[in-house]
Amino acid sequence: MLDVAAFGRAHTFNHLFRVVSPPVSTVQVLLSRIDPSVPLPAYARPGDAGADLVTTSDLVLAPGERGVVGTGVAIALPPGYAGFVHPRSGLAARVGLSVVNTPGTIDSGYRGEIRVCLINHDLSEKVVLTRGDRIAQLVVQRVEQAEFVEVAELEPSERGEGGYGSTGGHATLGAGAREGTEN
Ligand SMILES: O=c1ccn([C@H]2C[C@H](O)[C@@H](COP(=O)(O)OP(=O)(O)OP(=O)(O)O)O2)c(=O)[nH]1
Repeated sequence: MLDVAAFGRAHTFNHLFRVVSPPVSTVQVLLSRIDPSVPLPAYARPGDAGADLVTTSDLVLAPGERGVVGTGVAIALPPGYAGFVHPRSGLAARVGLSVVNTPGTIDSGYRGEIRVCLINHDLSEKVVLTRGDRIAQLVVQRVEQAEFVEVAELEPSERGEGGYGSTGGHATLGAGAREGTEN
């Protein structure tokens, strides 16, 4: 028998889903394979924000060690876009692999090979990387260049100058952070 209430809920959900979901937008990014045998950066699942990048070299990172690897691809992002090289969460959680400068910034004018500065954050185990391993992900985003306009005073805001844990939420946030010294 038809569960009218459930049908209604599902229908409403589907209807809302269709109505509120904006169309998926894509941007064409020209790409050149520096290493012809690497796969194109690819999104593992529909809706993923990051396209996976592979390493073109084998690398063993001792605990705490970092190393730069090539990805075999160069891109030409349109003006107004940038690429951001992020770590992969699974590798971060399982073996401590991350990107030193996360996220690495790929400027729209950059035409060189995308390279990734990896780091092994694990305290005791090495990380073994093999050519072709998916080691990071590239997120392409629109960005603005700011026009910096100097003023004598900034308009007030609710946050004001409160930062660095000013909203609390953890016992240690009451203590002051270490700060650099001015000469
Ligand atoms: O993870 C990264 C980060 C950067 N780059 C490339 C693309 C980027 O456009 C260029 C410069 O990066 P960034 O501006 O972060 O480095 P910088 O040390 O400030 O160098 P530069 O003086 O060349 O701007 O290096 C990568 O291949 N991978």
